[in-house]
Amino acid sequence: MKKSPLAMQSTSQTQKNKPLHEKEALVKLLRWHFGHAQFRDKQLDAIQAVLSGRDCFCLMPTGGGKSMCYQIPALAKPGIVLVVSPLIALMENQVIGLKEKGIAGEFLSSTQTMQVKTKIYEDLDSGKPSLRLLYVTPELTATPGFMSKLKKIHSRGLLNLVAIDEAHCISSWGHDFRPSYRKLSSLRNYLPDVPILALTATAAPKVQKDVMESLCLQNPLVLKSSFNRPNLFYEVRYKDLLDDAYADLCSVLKSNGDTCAIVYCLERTTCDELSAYLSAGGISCAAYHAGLNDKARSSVLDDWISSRKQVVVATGIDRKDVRLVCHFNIPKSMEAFYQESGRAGRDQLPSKSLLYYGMDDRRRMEFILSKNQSKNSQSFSTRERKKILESFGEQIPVSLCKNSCDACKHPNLLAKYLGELTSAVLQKNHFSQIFISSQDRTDGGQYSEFWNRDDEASGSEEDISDCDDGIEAVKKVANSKLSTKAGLNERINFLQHAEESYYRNKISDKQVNKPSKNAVSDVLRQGSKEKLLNALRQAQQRLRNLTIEFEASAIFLENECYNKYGKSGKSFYYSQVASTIRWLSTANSIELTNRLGIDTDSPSVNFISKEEPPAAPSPSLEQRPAQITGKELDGSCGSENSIGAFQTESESPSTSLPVIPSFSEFVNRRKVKDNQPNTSCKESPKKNFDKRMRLQ
Ligand SMILES: Nc1ncnc2c1ncn2[C@@H]1O[C@H](COP(=O)(O)OP(=O)(O)OP(=O)(O)O)[C@@H](O)[C@H]1O
Ligand SMILES: [Mg+2]
Repeated sequence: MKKSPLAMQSTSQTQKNKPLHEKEALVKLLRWHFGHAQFRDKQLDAIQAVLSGRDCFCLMPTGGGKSMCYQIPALAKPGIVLVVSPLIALMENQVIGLKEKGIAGEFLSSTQTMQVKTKIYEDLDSGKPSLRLLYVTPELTATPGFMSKLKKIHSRGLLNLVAIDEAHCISSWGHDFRPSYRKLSSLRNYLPDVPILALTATAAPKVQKDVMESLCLQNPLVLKSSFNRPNLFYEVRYKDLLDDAYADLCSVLKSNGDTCAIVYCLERTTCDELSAYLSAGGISCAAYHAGLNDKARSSVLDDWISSRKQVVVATGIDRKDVRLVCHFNIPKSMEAFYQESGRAGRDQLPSKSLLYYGMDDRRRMEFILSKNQSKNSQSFSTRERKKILESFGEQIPVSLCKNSCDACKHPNLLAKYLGELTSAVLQKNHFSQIFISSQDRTDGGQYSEFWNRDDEASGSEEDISDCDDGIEAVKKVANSKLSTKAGLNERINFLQHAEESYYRNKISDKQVNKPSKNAVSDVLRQGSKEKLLNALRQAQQRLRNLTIEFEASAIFLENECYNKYGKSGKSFYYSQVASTIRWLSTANSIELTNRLGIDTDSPSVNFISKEEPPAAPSPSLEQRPAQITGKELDGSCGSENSIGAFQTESESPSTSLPVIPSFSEFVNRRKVKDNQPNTSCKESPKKNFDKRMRLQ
């Protein structure tokens, strides 16, 4: 039933001289339409700002009530509010909720029938639209056709506000970057005097800044609320300590009774499998993800919203009375964890967030907990709430938690689990060194050629939670058997694919100026140099007839790796270092001396063949490692000066050194070699270069 706009009319009749954005009038609207007694926290400030025509950036936690900041303005004035939202499911939910309250809301998306769309457009063109809130996708907003419709509505004075929900999607720094969101930057040009309200629960300062700049907000009112969710209890369960994580989840859900729950998984296949398992276990449950057709999605959403189903196993969904959010895999990032776990208890009632933490998941997704945490079990026990809030830049006292997480509530039990987990991890700690030769395994497991999330192409056109192809690939690699040749090949293929995707995606990254979050630090370079040093010493023992200036050679080789992949990020830099170490373990003396710039006939001072006395350096080698002075050698390999000297030289066209292959090149050569054992398999560096250029 449609509620009359009584509150607005009565306000304007009884308080003729008071502007519509007076607190009293707005509270009346809140009570009349939504039944809430008072505004929360920053809601009123945001509403008053946009009603007075000012831009506003509103940072509130999940469930904080951001929607109200544009829903009330939509009711306070004739005309419409345009809401840009990234998820069709979210738009659908909100529109259903508004209609239940008698508020005229609609959404436009590819899932709507032509009939519905036509009706909406007719209403917009009518000159006196009955619509109050129109939800649209960013893709549609940016089309010229829709923009000109908006201009028309605006020219009649009927466009009151543009609200950008989940505004962090505009930032390539954010965890849910959507390329189509960037097109929203043209809104300001098209509609210069319509206030823009940007809403997000993502608090990273650089994301906030990026959002405000990208949307060209002018002197915006910036509102920030605390991110603490006092009604959420945080708990972590350690998959490695469970006999069967599926069975454990099933019993958790059963012990929670018939309450509404979401189980988040990273992959659609896990959603399907888990949902089938839980259903078989007697739980009222369905899978929900972008792999389902529209009809199936709608039907699951309907069943869940209307409580016909209690549990959804999803990649992204929302309902306000969710009592339990369970992450069956470690989420993509701390922001994703916060947002998704925040779907629990949006009605402010006590609710629970449960994270299943598995070491294999962690190896696949190294972000939610920092690297140190796997090595230092103490840091696992940091209070979840404190850890989450601190990652959003909020400094809070430990006492704020008030036993609302497992770490505070059961510290002894947690310590016991962590002890068990540490020994379990030590027993199976073999995974991250698959391409490091056996002699390098003494390095404490710090380095891996494994996939890094930052190398994934970001952004999905359809749904912020549904871009899981890369993760599928990661899963395949993680599940492949290291011990078999086939398993190893699978991983090699995957890494090659990852590298090729990287080059393919490089252009789009450039277009959005995506900076590397995956930078190669000086400390890391120093570590690599040590490993190369070690490999050089072993090569020298193996070959016996060489005396190598170890330090200079290690710096030289590390510098080559850095020049080649340092700017591309850790993953490929690691690959290159590992490649070099592999190469060092098999190279013969001639290859080694060529590689290091020593002509065996006229060896340099620093690379001395035992069989021949040292001679003066050849002029062509003057800038090679032989030139490094003792002073330079004392310094770190990461120091600007020594690196600078090498960079110039290693790029010099006058030297014709054998090229250490990139990962793809290495794999390609291997493949050719496997297929044609009797023919030369070496691709020319030119061909490889061309190939890489083609991939770009
Ligand atoms: N002033 C209020 N008083 C009481 N309840 C409120 C108030 N404002 C909003 N709510 C309720 O809070 C819940 C969450 O609101 P909303 O969906 O707008 O949150 P949100 O900040 O958009 O969260 P998310 O980041 O998850 O999208 C809803 O059930 C809404 O009705
Ligand atoms: Mg919201």
